[in-house]
Amino acid sequence: MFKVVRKIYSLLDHSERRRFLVLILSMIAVGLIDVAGIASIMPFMAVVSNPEVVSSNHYLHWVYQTFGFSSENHFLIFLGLLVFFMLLFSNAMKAMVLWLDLNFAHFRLYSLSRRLFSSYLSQPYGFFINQNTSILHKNILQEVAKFTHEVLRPCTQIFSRLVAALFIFGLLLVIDPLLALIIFSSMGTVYLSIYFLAQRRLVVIGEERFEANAQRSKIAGEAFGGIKDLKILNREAFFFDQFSEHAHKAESRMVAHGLFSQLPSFFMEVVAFGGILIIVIYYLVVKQNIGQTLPVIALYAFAGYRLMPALQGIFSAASLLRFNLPVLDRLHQDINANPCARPILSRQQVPILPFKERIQLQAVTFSYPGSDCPILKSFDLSIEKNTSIGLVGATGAGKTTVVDLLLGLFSPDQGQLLVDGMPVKAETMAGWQLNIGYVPQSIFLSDDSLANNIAFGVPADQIDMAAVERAGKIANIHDFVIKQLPNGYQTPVGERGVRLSGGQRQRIGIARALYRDPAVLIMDEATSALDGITEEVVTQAIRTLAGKKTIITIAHRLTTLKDCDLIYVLEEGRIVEQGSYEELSGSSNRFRAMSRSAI
Ligand SMILES: Nc1ncnc2c1ncn2[C@@H]1O[C@H](COP(=O)(O)OP(=O)(O)OP(=O)(O)O)[C@@H](O)[C@H]1O
Repeated sequence: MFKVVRKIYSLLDHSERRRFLVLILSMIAVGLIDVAGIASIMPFMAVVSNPEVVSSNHYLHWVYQTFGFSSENHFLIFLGLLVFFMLLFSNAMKAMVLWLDLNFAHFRLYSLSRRLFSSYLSQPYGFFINQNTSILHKNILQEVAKFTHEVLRPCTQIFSRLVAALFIFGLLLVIDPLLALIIFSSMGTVYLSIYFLAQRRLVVIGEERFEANAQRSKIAGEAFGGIKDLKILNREAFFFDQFSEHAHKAESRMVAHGLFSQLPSFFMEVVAFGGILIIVIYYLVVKQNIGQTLPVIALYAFAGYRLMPALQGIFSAASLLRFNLPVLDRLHQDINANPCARPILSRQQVPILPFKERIQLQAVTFSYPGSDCPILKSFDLSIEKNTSIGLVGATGAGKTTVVDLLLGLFSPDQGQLLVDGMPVKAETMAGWQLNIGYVPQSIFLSDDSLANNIAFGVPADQIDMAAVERAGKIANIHDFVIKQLPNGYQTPVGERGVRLSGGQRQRIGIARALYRDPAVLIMDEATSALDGITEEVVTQAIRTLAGKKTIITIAHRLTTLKDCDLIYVLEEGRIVEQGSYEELSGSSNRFRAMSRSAI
């Protein structure tokens, strides 16, 4: 339990911990007021059952005299009103603490989901290739909500109810220690035994729910992500069945937990009723004092009425907490265990890394995270500023890997990335990346306007429309946008650009890479989805950048690389040949074979 509290505590920041303390202190105050409300019922019931107590009881007599009451009925009305206002005050305080409690829980949902999102965003690219992003969505949205409502709130509830229960117990203890101990220990024993008997199982079903929930999120994400293939292959039933199986498992664990957390309350009602019977018999038979019985029974009935939900609340909150321990563990791990994370900085905060002479990969050895087979071994590459180079090679030769290392998406296991002879370190990587415009093999488009997709990640009111159009013209998309789209650059592209053709999507990707007018342009099969004529037009436009930018192009269609200053031929992670297009066409059989097969 101590470990759990420490984990929860570590998920809160300084001001959140302070608020948590305020909440706990308010709960103690409410516990005190509550018990005063319960205690105030005793004199009232004593006077109802035996009006003579006003003169025989020292305290009641003092109040009666001090406030100058003239009849016992008036005094009774006064006591009744006192009880009423105590209850009113106590319930108003409870409502206020509930507000504090809800406020605390819901704003933790806000702050924790932000922190988790930021923690994921700041992870290196390698983190994402070993993750299923649907599960990350689910963690940010569903599991954080589960944490706040089913881990954090149960904690405050356990505390508030424990305080209430202890104060009620204290009150009963003052009135009749033996009976208080019997009641409290019998109720406590029932709850504690059920809890300890079932706690292991609770953790297991909690883990099963967490896993089943992760699986159903993954399946839903994959079904929609691959909807085209799913439709063509008629695989809807496969995904539907898989989703149903995991959804059923997750919900059946919820049912098991829900039932478990409520069952003892039914049993306890019987125990409580039996308790009242015992009290009546105890006072009638053992103490033989019928005059005292009514107020004490009223007190016990009222205390029981408060104590039972308090104990039941502690029990269900504790079992909820136990059931959701996997959620706490996962959030704790994802928010705190984050050694390679890079802080999220806005562009203005990142100084661009000066680039004047050359980019180098020096003696680089690299294997992908989770794999011990190196894709590149002692790999060297040097690219002079403002030259155009091409990377060619059979599929799987390592071209994209080389580019990903130049982009700083991965760090070499050995060797380094140098810019102007200086190693690019983690602190300067973001500054280096500001030099680069990158067109990947498959272009991601957000469900937004063309302009927002080209400027990508720039707030709409800060987009430089002149830069958007300039990039659109080089990417040969400008005429299409102006002539054929109803709202020009403000036309929405649909989710993942579904309203555009593959070639149009690719040209938007090129325009996006050029929007910032970067010093380095890296294109990985950037023109492969274009028809021959459009490809030629785009290649021509990019050619106008030759000598002004450093251009690195991966292409299977080798004619795209005709104007490159230097082409590197890669095979199994090594450079096996290099030269201009003419040189390689003349001297390399391998290059000629690639040329022929790519036409
Ligand atoms: N995330 C990954 N984890 C493990 N191995 C990977 C990963 N990505 C790529 N590889 C492996 O690295 C090797 C080089 O892949 P890379 O994508 O760099 O080749 P490529 O030359 O760009 O191929 P293509 O022309 O098909 O894009 C391949 O053998 C591939 O299986």
